[in-house]
Amino acid sequence: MSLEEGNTPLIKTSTFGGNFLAKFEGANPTGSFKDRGMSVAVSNASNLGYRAVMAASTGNTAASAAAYAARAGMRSFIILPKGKIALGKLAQSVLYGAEVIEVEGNFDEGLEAVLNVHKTNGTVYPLNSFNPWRLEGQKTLAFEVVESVGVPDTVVVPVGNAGNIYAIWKGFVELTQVGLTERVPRMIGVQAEGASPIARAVLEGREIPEFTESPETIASAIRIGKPVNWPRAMRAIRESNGTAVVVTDEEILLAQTEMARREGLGVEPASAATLAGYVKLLKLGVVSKEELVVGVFTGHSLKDPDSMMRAGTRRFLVPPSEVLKLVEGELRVGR
Ligand SMILES: Cc1ncc(COP(=O)(O)O)c(/C=C/C(=O)C(=O)O)c1O
Repeated sequence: MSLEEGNTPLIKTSTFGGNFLAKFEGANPTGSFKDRGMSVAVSNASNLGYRAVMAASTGNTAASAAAYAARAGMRSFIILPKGKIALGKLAQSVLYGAEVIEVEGNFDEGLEAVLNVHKTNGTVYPLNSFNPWRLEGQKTLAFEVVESVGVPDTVVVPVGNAGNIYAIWKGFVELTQVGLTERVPRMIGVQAEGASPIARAVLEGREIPEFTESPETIASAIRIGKPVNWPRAMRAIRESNGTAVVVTDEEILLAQTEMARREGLGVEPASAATLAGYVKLLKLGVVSKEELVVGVFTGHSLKDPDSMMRAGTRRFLVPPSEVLKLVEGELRVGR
């Protein structure tokens, strides 16, 4: 079950000071990296004869699950934390015809509900990223990066439920195992300050993260306090000699605007965390300007119109006859 996902652009940036390439996952069919894994997982569900799938989500998993379920002629049950989903992602789930179940609570509680249905009912195929087929699809990003530029020194990935950083690392490891490459890049995870159990554990040298009961961040996609894949993510970071970095909501929103206005790339807040993280890693000297760094930009800006409007810009309301005067006036004052 494919929508021609993957093969996303790897775009050179020139305004952030280093050798920084943007892997633009917003170019996937539903606008996020989730499509890579959904194609594989929904294909597997179909092969096994399932007629319905389900997923708890902060939005992008929902949109992608709904699309690939539709592609496969299956029903999809999406469990969302009520009122906490970016409009674009909710709208996609509605358009693709998912059965949208909003729960009073956060993503982590929604995921508990999915696990409960899976254990007791068994006829609805679970698509969250504890499902290994999701990660088998998501690892293909590593293959594409190597095809384009070889093995980078470092890969920066925003971390929520923590499947993606592990999947990408797995892809790089498998390339060494078959002898196509000689090494694996450092994996660096970025988390938002109010939802950073893994990053804090890595930075404080703890093996086990302390879960965040009430995660909070403007980057709603990574507003996750109990990452289901935390052991896998910690392993990927440890075994690649990587690390983690924590960024504030303010740094995320600034990065979102900077990426759009200086490079022309529109990414949603959780995705902009990658740039916020890279800038901070340069400042901290964890990453050098010389090394080749690939930033994974995980979701398109269209997913979250509210965050785009928050960026603000110069807006005018004039009669058509006044446009010339306005433009000439603006040209005189400069931007
Ligand atoms: C744009 C964006 N960037 C980064 C992440 C974090 O990836 P993981 O660390 O693999 O979870 C997500 C995750 C979203 C969901 O978990 C969901 O949609 O339910 C995302 O949508």
